[in-house]
Amino acid sequence: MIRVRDLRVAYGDRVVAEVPELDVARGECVAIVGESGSGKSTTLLALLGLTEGARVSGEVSVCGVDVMKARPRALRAVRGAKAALVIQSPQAALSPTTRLGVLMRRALRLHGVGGGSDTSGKAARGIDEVMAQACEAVMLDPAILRRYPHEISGGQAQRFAIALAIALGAEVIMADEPTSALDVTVQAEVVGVLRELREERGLAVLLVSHDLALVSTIADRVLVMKDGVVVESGPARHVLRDPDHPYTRELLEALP
Ligand SMILES: Nc1ncnc2c1ncn2[C@@H]1O[C@H](COP(=O)(O)OP(=O)(O)OP(=O)(O)O)[C@@H](O)[C@H]1O
Repeated sequence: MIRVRDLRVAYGDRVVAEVPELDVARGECVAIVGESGSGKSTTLLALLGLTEGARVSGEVSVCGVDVMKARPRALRAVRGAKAALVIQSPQAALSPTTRLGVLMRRALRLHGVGGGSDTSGKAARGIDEVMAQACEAVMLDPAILRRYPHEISGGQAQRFAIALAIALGAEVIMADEPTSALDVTVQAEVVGVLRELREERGLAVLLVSHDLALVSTIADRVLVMKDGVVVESGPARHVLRDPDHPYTRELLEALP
């Protein structure tokens, strides 16, 4: 689902992320960890061709699309539907005066899901069904679709963002610190949802986090970044229990 080789992102003369190899298969979760400024978010954005003003080189393929060479239309399909970016506080990106259901319906129509731009009763019922199923997939009561963004909690907003991705038929979820703004029990809910989606629906998950405790509960493989460079990578069991690199040991020792 994701294949990266020799990715290099530079702003001006400064190389801020270098990733020699990164693969995420269907149903797999790979985490990129490291302290603030280590290049995690930049790597994620480069995978979607969203690093404006940067010099980017290397090979990046997401859902079969060559991100470095793709035409704008193919790139939009990847960003809008095939690969969903889940960010720390999605509420801020939602229009405050639009109910969640209206917002989701618009997104589905735009992408031609469940009847596309067809506004007949049959198509509307098709969309309703897709929306309800997407909510249920992330353990949200579909009644939430009648609410406004300020009427839901941070954990619900995060799950709504994931539901939107599911409804659009996402194959890949890229999550950038998806639980940092949430308290511990709500964090567990969101991680539970991500875990289930990859196990039950075969979604590929690329998770960016500085929270190693959280990463240990979901990731199959881990990449550790420091100052823009991958210092260690491998199976989560190995990297998080018996790391080779002193920096990874430092990160683990900093855990409460
Ligand atoms: N648009 C930009 N222009 C110039 N430098 C940038 C830009 N975006 C990011 N950087 C620099 O790239 C480096 C890596 O940033 P990045 O956001 O990828 O780190 P991160 O590991 O995700 O950190 P955080 O957890 O704080 O988000 C930082 O030094 C940052 O200042």
